[in-house]
Amino acid sequence: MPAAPQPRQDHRTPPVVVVMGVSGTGKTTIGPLVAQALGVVYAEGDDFHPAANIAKMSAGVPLDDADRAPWLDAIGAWAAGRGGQGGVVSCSALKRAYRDRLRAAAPGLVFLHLTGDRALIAERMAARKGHFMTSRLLDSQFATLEPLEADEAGAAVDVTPGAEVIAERAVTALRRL
Ligand SMILES: Nc1ncnc2c1ncn2[C@@H]1O[C@H](COP(=O)(O)OP(=O)(O)OP(=O)(O)O)[C@@H](O)[C@H]1O
Ligand SMILES: O=C(O)[C@H](O)[C@@H](O)[C@H](O)[C@H](O)CO
Repeated sequence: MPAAPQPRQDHRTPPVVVVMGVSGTGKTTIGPLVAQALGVVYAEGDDFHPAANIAKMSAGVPLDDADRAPWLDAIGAWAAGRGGQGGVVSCSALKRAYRDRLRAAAPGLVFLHLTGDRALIAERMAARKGHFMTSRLLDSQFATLEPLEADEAGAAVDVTPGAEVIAERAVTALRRL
């Protein structure tokens, strides 16, 4: 049986939250709402990518583990710096190994997995304007995705409803951790 997730050590301090999930699932939309509700700052995970990663994704080529390593380390460093103050950062964090890497940098991190049906997310991505990531990469995003395991502190919220409802459910779930 998998180990139970470690409870957050001190509920008097605000959490540091990684909003995870495949591209187009709503991390950039929901993350700031959750941060506002928790009274903490929000950081956009895409801003931590090296330029080469953005170029690769813009060309429709999926990132590999080596591409993601410096990006995860930059996000991990940001998260470590928020310890005690709290924060929310978006990061697809698709694989368990990526989340382990983030937790190694910032122990106590919690994850909010935004989950959704592939067809719904593809539709939203197709309607999104001016973003480097296209729905061409969605198959590889879903193929790479490893959902949260039982021993990982976090919660999953479905993204079918409107953003305000998702954020409210997310905050309720995070407060229970
Ligand atoms: N709950 C929602 N209802 C309707 N549309 C939504 C919802 N959440 C997000 N969207 C829309 O779906 C698109 C994708 O959302 P968003 O950019 O927040 O996803 P993301 O996970 O940050 O994507 P990426 O990882 O590619 O940056 C946007 O156009 C956004 O406005
Ligand atoms: O891990 C990855 O494949 C990528 O980093 C993407 O998920 C992007 O960061 C982002 O989600 C697109 O805007």
